[in-house]
Amino acid sequence: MADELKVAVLGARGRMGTAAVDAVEKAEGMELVAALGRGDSLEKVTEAGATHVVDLTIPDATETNVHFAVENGIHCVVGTTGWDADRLQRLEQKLAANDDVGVLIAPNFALGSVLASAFAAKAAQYFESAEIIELHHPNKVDAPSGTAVRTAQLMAATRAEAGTGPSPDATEKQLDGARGADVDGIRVHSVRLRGLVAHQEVLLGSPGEQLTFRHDSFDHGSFMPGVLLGLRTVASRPGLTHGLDGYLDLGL
Ligand SMILES: NC(=O)C1=CN([C@@H]2O[C@H](COP(=O)(O)OP(=O)(O)OC[C@H]3O[C@@H](n4cnc5c(N)ncnc54)[C@H](O)[C@@H]3O)[C@@H](O)[C@H]2O)C=CC1
Ligand SMILES: O=C(O)C1=N[C@H](C(=O)O)C[C@H](O)C1
Repeated sequence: MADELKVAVLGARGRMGTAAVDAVEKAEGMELVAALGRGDSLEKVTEAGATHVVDLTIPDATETNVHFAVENGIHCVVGTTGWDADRLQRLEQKLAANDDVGVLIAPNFALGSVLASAFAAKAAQYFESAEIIELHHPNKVDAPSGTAVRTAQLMAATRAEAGTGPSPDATEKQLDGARGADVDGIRVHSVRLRGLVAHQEVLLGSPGEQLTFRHDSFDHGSFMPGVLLGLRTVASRPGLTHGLDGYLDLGL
């Protein structure tokens, strides 16, 4: 029988952390050895003998947490947002010096969201216009969502590769923010509304037609199969994997 994964959850008292603690405790082949909240020392992770960390904290804390785990030979599954290009580059350097460690940075753990983003990225090259609307609960601290940023980056890359031009837009006068944020040339609009959890629409338009990819997470349970898949896979994938699609065979 394979060794049990010894899992430490960081951000354990948050929305995602609470669900992750429950999921790990119920999962076969895993043992929850530490559950850290804000103010807890990272030493608790090593003292508990963790082999795996799940980071579900805040953008300001996640880089320190992940570097600590990598330096200590602990595999990481990261759902926290804020992993921009500079952070990813520093993490690659850290991993180069610890080359048996695996890290998964997953902007979204929900399978439907991963699929919707992959489909949207594939389709975006064929349409004149491409925009994203992401909709979340009002306690979310960052905007746009990490998922929207990643989706826009993937769409922009396929459009650039195919030679698709910029989305047409004749706007000359606007209130600040009226056209959303510009992520690699894709406009991203953020809605914060009580009652919502995590939702995204990718809108693709060409003369006479529109294609929409919409995904809805109605509760935090939607993210847990992806967290567990990440935990079960990450040790066999040394280095950095960006996006849960890296662990799936989407054939796109
Ligand atoms: N990848 C995915 O599928 C998902 C990612 N997220 C992301 O995960 C992160 C957490 O989201 P939520 O759980 O909704 O936030 P939350 O605010 O409910 O939870 C964050 C928790 O982290 C704690 N914390 C802050 N600094 C810490 C530190 N240094 N060590 C340990 N704990 C610390 C906070 O006290 C809080 O309890 C966000 O960046 C969010 O965007 C959220 C949902 C799904
Ligand atoms: O904060 C959230 O809730 C979510 N955060 C992630 C993001 O920013 O994309 C994933 C999901 O959208 C929920």
